[in-house]
Amino acid sequence: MPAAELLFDPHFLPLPAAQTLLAELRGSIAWKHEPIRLFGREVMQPRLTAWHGDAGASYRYSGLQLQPQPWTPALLRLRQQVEAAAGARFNSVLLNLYRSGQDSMGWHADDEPELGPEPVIASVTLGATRNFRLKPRDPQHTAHGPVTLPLTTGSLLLMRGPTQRHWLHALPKTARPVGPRLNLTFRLVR
Ligand SMILES: O=C(O)CCC(=O)C(=O)O
Ligand SMILES: [Fe+2]
Repeated sequence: MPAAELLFDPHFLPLPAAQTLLAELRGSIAWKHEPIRLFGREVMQPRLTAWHGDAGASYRYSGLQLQPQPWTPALLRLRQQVEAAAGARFNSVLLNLYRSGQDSMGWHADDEPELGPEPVIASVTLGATRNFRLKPRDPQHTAHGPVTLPLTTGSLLLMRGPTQRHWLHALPKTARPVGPRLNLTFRLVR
């Protein structure tokens, strides 16, 4: 993948730890079902979300101004492990809960100005395996994509360097019967 920097550790968390953390976060996080503005219309996001982080790490996302909830002990513990693996600091985390194969995320880049020019995004997956897709932004480079990366439970995906500038990513729906999947993306908001 030209102009991308991706690192993938399928065994970042041992399976029992991933299972325990999934159950704990599903039950303890105050999940929200939020609208987004799409082409001037309000539509509900096809997933549940939560945003946790340092006070002051507020963030605009898909037309929403998100104020972070405080860190929970489980999220702080995970942040510490992710920071050690990534060799980077994070002050916030966006949580997405895909309840079934009908929940999804459309094509986008994590390129909000408050993330800076070359953000490090650390993505932890818990639960069902879903296909993460990446494609070049430049239509002239479509031969390089889309690339499909099945994100398995306990895995850690790092996106860094020029990735967000040159690539879009998405999590499409699937007709396969799949259980819930929880994804956490750790970010540094400036
Ligand atoms: O669920 C995923 O793997 C992707 C999440 C994502 O792209 C985001 O939160 O910006
Ligand atoms: Fe993203």
